[in-house]
Amino acid sequence: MEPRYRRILLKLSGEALMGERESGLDAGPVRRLAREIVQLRGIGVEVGLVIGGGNIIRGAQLASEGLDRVTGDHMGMLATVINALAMQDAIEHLGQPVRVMSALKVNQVCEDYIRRRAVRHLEKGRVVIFAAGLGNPFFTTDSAASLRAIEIDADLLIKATKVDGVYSADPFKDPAAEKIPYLTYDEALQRRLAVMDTTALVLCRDHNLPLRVMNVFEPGAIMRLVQGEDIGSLIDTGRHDD
Ligand SMILES: Nc1ncnc2c1ncn2[C@@H]1O[C@H](COP(=O)(O)OP(=O)(O)O)[C@@H](O)[C@H]1O
Ligand SMILES: O=c1ccn([C@@H]2O[C@H](COP(=O)(O)OP(=O)(O)O)[C@@H](O)[C@H]2O)c(=O)[nH]1
Repeated sequence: MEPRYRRILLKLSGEALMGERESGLDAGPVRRLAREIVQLRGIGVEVGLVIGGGNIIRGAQLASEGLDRVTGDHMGMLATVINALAMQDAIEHLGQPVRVMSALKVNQVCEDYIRRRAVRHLEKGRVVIFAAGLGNPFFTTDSAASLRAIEIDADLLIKATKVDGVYSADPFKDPAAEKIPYLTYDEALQRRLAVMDTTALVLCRDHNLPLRVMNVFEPGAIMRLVQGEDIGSLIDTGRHDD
């Protein structure tokens, strides 16, 4: 089946890589997600990836325990590099060319992020994993995913996370929360629906980039979404005339 999108940016929650563990990496889910990404290449979709670091370190959490916030964020960004290297290895094992590009300079372990090189990799059919977030503290990998998606001119940003869409309230805290299949960025911002941070939502809105929020734990769902199935929740600007 033909893909609906030419180029996507897929943001995977770090916690998707930890399986049944309490933290860290588990080979099982890393391999499963790698297979799904390679299948996307198989139908011709160009894939940029951002992987969070929440399975290893979150800077804000370390800060709440007394560590300097900036140091904590540096550690969190390095955690995303670790996840990126694990995913690179799993994708490569399946025979799919892949590159990790980091916003922090760790160029003995992966390439530095250079936008034009990233686009070239994608054009050549390589999967590109954008590591180390934006390279700055006080940001999240969601913001990095939005910015990279805009930079590489992706058709769609997919946030694959622990919930299967945007809800009227955090479904982990409010069991009465209801799923919202479609909403605009302005609605998400006004209602403070915290499924994605404000910086990321504003970037997507201002650059007219549609976003899908979906469950990362549902096997095969990313492929079905890319083939046009109405999965998760869709957020866009509401401007459908251009
Ligand atoms: N309105 C909402 N709808 C859906 N999820 C929400 C909402 N508000 C808060 N959340 C929370 O946002 C989480 C996803 O964001 P985040 O914790 O940053 O995940 P990730 O690790 O994928 O970046 C969900 O697991 C959910 O608990
Ligand atoms: O541009 C960025 C991206 C990430 N981080 C740090 O890296 C951690 C891991 O990223 P995130 O929490 O977004 O991971 P996810 O929740 O998606 O697994 C964050 O908590 C921050 O400490 C950062 O400082 N700047």
